[in-house]
Amino acid sequence: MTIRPAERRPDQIHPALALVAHDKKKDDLVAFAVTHQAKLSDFDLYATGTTGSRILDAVPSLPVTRLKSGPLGGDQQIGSLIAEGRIKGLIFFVDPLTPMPHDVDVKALMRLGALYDIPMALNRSTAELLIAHPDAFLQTT
Ligand SMILES: O=C(CO)COP(=O)(O)O
Repeated sequence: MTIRPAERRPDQIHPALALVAHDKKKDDLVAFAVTHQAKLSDFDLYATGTTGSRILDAVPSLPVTRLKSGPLGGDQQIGSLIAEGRIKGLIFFVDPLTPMPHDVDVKALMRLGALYDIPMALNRSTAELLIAHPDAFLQTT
């Protein structure tokens, strides 16, 4: 499958950022996206399926490419993009209180984020720190 970022102006470089939230954290991530929509619009955004739908419902103008839903392989797709060097940062609002059928995929995604040393925010307070310094996403190799 070819994954293309949402249509953007060809004369600009937009680093790619992945946005993911577990179900009980989706409201938080949508609120984050609404608050920071101006800064987020400078990125090519990739999201797992349901997270992407929720973000686009709230902010239709954001350049979000929706992948598969997390339990159906979306976390793995984002991990693959990280391994290819195409994703420069991950904002993943995890739910630490709910067992997940695809827990191994979640762990694999976090492992690749750590392995490739990309900025990785697993909760809102860290995401706020990262989005306050968007250049951080450009400094990774
Ligand atoms: O399950 C997820 C991440 O592990 C998120 O997937 P959805 O965005 O499709 O709900």
